[in-house]
Amino acid sequence: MKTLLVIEDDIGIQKQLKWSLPDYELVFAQDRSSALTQLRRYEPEVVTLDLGLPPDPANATEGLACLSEILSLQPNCKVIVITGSNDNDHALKAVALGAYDYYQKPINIDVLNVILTRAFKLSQLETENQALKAAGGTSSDIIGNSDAIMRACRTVEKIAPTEITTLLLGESGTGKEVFARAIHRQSPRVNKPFVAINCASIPENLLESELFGYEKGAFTGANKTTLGKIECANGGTLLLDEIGDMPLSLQAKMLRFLQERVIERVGGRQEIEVDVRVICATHRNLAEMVAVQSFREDLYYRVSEITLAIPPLRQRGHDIIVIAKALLTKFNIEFNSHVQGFSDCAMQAMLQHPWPGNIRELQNKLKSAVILADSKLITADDLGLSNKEMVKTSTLRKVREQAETQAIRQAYTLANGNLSKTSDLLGITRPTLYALIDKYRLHDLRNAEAEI
Ligand SMILES: Nc1ncnc2c1ncn2[C@@H]1O[C@H](COP(=O)(O)OP(=O)(O)OP(=O)(O)O)[C@@H](O)[C@H]1O
Repeated sequence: MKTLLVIEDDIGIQKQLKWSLPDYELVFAQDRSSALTQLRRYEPEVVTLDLGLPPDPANATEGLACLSEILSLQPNCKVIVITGSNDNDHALKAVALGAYDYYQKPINIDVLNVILTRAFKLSQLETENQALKAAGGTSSDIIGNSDAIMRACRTVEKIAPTEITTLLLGESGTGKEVFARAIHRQSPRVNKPFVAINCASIPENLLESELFGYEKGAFTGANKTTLGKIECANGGTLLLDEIGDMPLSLQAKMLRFLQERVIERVGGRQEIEVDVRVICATHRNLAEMVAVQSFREDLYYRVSEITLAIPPLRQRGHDIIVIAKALLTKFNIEFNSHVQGFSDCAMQAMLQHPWPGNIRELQNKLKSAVILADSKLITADDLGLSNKEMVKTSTLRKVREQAETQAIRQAYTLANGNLSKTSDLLGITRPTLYALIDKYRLHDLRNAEAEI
């Protein structure tokens, strides 16, 4: 349900609005300071503001000051000012200051409803437009406009023109390859090849020849000289995906290539110069691997000249919805379906789900939902995110744990990763929130805050 902030000191009008606008979640404020508190707390897209606020309700000064502060805190907020019956001057002044629209008392609910619907619609369009622009600002494949993803995109813009070896860290399915391609696309090497190799998916004995190539006769079956991925990427960019899975035996050869930019094919004696920009990616903790000597320290420092952490989907707030909508459009075209959107429950379920498989998991769930959906809107059931099944088989303790975990994650998302706001939203103190985070092992929430 959409939140509407009503700034109004007349309790009678507050009540009237409460009963006559059942489609919105109404939150109230009666003066400038409580209005700003509510604004920070709920971040409403639309606000109605009575210009005659205390301490000077007969005058519009306080209301206009409140309007300016709202817009400086939340410039995209749609503020509908409400004035006395003949107060055109102040209404126009408010619009000049940035109010979205004005409305003169007495209140006619039908008219107000039309204004509100248009304001929410415009706000939604602006948000979607912003998301598209954000995606287009770097690479059309990186969808999302959360702070975390915008920071990562800015880093991509800075490192793309350089030759620095970048290490992309992130859980499986977070988009490491998408980011690697974005770096390549924004680099001077854009018109040369982008070659990716997944070190985890190729058997150890084949990985060397896949990477470095081989000479004819190097081993049984080597009927002709074959270029490896490194040579194929000459002039362009090579992504070494899952570098943490590269066998120790190959790491020394890789280090030499990275330091000297020369390779020798398997079975060859000739040194071949290559001009390749290298990007590495892994979901593993390479520093820990170095500590237990399963990854060479010198190679670690070589590949991590700069490190870019791609946040997991659960830490990307409303990006979940933005990405889901973009994927829905894509799958509608692919499967010639006409699903229009998501039910409220489906949106809640998506915001609450921890997405261990990240965007790949979201893609899979959406693909089957688009195929399975019986109605115009995708439901939580279509996404396989309904918890009915769990309730049937769970103990009460488990259900409570599940509900508390979901509520914490949801509030955390709504609070954009701010733990103070999260505890406010949940109506608990910050120490209680910390205790629950520890109890349910939601450590990513605390780690994320530490990074902010
Ligand atoms: N921001 C994004 N918006 C939309 N789709 C995305 C985004 N990031 C990634 N994807 C899609 O999610 C899927 C997984 O992305 P990708 O393969 O880059 O992840 P990864 O981190 O490299 O995963 P793995 O470690 O398992 O190889 C891909 O299909 C990709 O197109």
